[in-house]
Amino acid sequence: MSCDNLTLHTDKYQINMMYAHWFNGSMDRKAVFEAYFRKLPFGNGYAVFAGLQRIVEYIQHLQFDEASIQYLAEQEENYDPAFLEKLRQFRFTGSLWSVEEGSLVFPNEPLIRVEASVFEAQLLETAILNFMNYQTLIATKASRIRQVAPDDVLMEFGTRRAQEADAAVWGARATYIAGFDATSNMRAGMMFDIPTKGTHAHAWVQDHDSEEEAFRKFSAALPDQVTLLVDTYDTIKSGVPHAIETAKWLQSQGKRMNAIRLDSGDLAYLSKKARAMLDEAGLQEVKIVASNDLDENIIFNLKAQGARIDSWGVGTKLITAADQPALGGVYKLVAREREDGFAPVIKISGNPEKVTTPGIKDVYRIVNRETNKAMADYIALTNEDDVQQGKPLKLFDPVHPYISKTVEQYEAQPMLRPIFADGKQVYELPTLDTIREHHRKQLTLFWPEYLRKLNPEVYPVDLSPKAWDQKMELIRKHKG
Ligand SMILES: Nc1ncnc2c1ncn2[C@@H]1O[C@H](COP(=O)(O)OP(=O)(O)OP(=O)(O)O)[C@@H](O)[C@H]1O
Ligand SMILES: O=P(O)(O)OC[C@H]1O[C@H](OP(=O)(O)OP(=O)(O)O)[C@H](O)[C@@H]1O
Ligand SMILES: O=C(O)c1cccnc1
Repeated sequence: MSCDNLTLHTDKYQINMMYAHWFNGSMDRKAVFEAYFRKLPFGNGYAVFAGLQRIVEYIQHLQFDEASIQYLAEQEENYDPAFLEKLRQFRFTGSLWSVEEGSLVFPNEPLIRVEASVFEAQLLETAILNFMNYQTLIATKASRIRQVAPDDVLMEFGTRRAQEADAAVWGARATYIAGFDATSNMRAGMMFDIPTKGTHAHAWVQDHDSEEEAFRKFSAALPDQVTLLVDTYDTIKSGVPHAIETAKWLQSQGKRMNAIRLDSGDLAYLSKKARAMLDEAGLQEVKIVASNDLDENIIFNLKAQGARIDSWGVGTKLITAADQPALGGVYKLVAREREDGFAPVIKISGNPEKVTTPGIKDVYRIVNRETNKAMADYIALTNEDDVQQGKPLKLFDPVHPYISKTVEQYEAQPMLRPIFADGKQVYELPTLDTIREHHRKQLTLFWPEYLRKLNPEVYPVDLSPKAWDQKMELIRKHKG
């Protein structure tokens, strides 16, 4: 049975908690949750935030339809019919703040904040994390690839190896945000207005009596954009010479061959050899595309070897984030409503990294006014105004609080934007090209030391003294 409605795209324990809140009369109590991750993926120095568009569309369409209600009634006999009736009226009426897609983000800072009835806020956890974790992971991987090939054409080729259809299209979108130029997935192209590109498969060559015939017929059909795959039989002895013949034939028709594609063998050696053969034939304008299990490390190595590759088709290792297939983002309760307002709450853990930071918080990017470079991200309680008024800030490392400095000449850029206010969408989703441009600009805000692929400097994410004191106070309270 197909199920397009995403309202049940949640873990059963969320519905169980919603039921228990309804049962105990606490469902309308307000709660504040924050979503963040604790560790950067791939040893990278930053992550690229993505997933907001999907989250907004998901929230807009939240509604338990008849089929979902019926299913819940069958699944759990404890669920009272009056609870199911409540679900029938369910709409998101809360507020949500989020970092903008394409922004560079760092561990332990709130990326999304939800303030809603606990009944509503609890339902959202699973889907928000699902969308944010996957898309942020893939955008980050794509950004690493863009870094090693800043001036080349990058094509996303991953659909056949992606973890199913949603991952393919939303993953393709995430790669475009982080600087890829095109995707091979036509549905992603249509859904998100991403440029599409494609060459041809080995099957096209295998399905003809000869490679020459295959190249000629493909070029006749698509004369303005043809890229020929040259490694079906023998790249140097047969594929490249036949591509050169075809390019000359196209020239005689007043057309131009776009590129050849290498998909196996030593890509550095073959690209250099093919480049020399093409140049020798006067075909300097014909480009070289490479594919075959590429990632940022192989591309970096190929460039170091002097490979003459202009364009890269990257599939499996990108769309599955093969070297780290999950981002561990979490959604934690930070405040609960009491008679006299919100009270901060904490989760203690034996692992200091897992102790949550209590209280409702904002994040500011502290930018040095002289250099225009980001110095640190600063997490403050929403009711603090020092940072908004530009007062001197004490920046200190929450893990090593004795390391501190005071900054004065700064611009504080608020990172969390209001997206929903009391159930109403108040944020206009930017176009994908605007998001891509935002990502490009974000990269210029950081010193290269934080951006490098290998062993980057750790960018500081600091807590305000008030947020820190409140955390210590709650630790003392719970630990005696
Ligand atoms: N010069 C090179 N330096 C480093 N890695 C390379 C170089 N050339 C190719 N590679 C990478 O090495 C891997 C080689 O893959 P593999 O062992 O499957 O060989 P292949 O030539 O693709 O063989 P097949 O014909 O089975 O596809 C790929 O990930 C490819 O991108
Ligand atoms: O290598 P990726 O980064 O995943 O890029 C996509 C791959 O998909 C195609 O291969 P195909 O499915 O035809 O099989 P192959 O791996 O045997 O070439 C294409 O020729 C690329 O090699
Ligand atoms: O267009 C291509 O060459 C392509 C697309 C998807 C996967 N592999 C190759």
